[in-house]
Amino acid sequence: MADNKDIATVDQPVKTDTNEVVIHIKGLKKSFGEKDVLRDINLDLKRGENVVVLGRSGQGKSVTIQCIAGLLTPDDGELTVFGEDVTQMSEDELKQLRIKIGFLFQSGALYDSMTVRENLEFPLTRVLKLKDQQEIDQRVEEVLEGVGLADAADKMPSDLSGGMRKRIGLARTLIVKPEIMLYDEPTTGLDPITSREISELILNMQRKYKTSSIIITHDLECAKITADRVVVMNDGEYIAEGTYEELQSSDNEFVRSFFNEQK
Ligand SMILES: Nc1ncnc2c1ncn2[C@@H]1O[C@H](COP(=O)(O)OP(=O)(O)OP(=O)(O)O)[C@@H](O)[C@H]1O
Repeated sequence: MADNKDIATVDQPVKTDTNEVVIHIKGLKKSFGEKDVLRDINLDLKRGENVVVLGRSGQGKSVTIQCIAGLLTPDDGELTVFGEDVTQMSEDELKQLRIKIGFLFQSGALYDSMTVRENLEFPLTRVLKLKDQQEIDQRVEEVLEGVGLADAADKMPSDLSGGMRKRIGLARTLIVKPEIMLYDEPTTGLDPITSREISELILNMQRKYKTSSIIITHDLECAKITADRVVVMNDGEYIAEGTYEELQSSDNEFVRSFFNEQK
């Protein structure tokens, strides 16, 4: 494929000698009407860690990350990001927080009428309010190199394959250097080879930018590649946690069947 030749090989892991918790969730609950979507979510995300959340459709995985970003308000429970209670933040405080949190949603759309460079400059000038063109150019170049698309700056999104657009979407999120990344099904809709490329890129970006990430996915290969730790969500709770290999051979039949079923 034309767009995979520049993918960097996986770097050596970043040594994080801190156990700093960047996201703390305890007893989180969220209902919509009669429907208890989050019943009791507990999770501590450490700095530099990739946690993958696996679960079937409609389990509340997206609702969890929307709560983290303050886009939804939980009904009960503790939720702190960088030690600050998200549920008590004003709109201004949430805005500041969201600068430190990058999202890659399933649809991660680019602006079709802008070149790749303009798409990448947008968060720098609009969100970070950068004015120094040299710094802007440097950041654009660096992030494009990071996602293996150094030659794509002057292309239009319509000239790119689905996998390339996904990578530019990721570049646009990473260009503001978020400390936390929230990925909502980053490989959905991509073919297996492109999915693998994106998963490897997520891992590389974690190592390069030292971000802490929550990655929601149905894609077991994505989980295997990116996860330091996996949690399995069912019926509004995280029912198991461990490394990919630990969960694959879990004593809990449901957890094991989850892995086996989706092979
Ligand atoms: N704003 C909302 N208002 C009402 N119901 C909602 C809202 N957001 C989510 N839900 C409901 O909460 C449930 C969980 O949704 P969520 O999108 O978190 O699932 P998910 O685990 O991410 O699944 P999928 O993999 O299909 O995206 C669904 O039944 C959904 O309809």
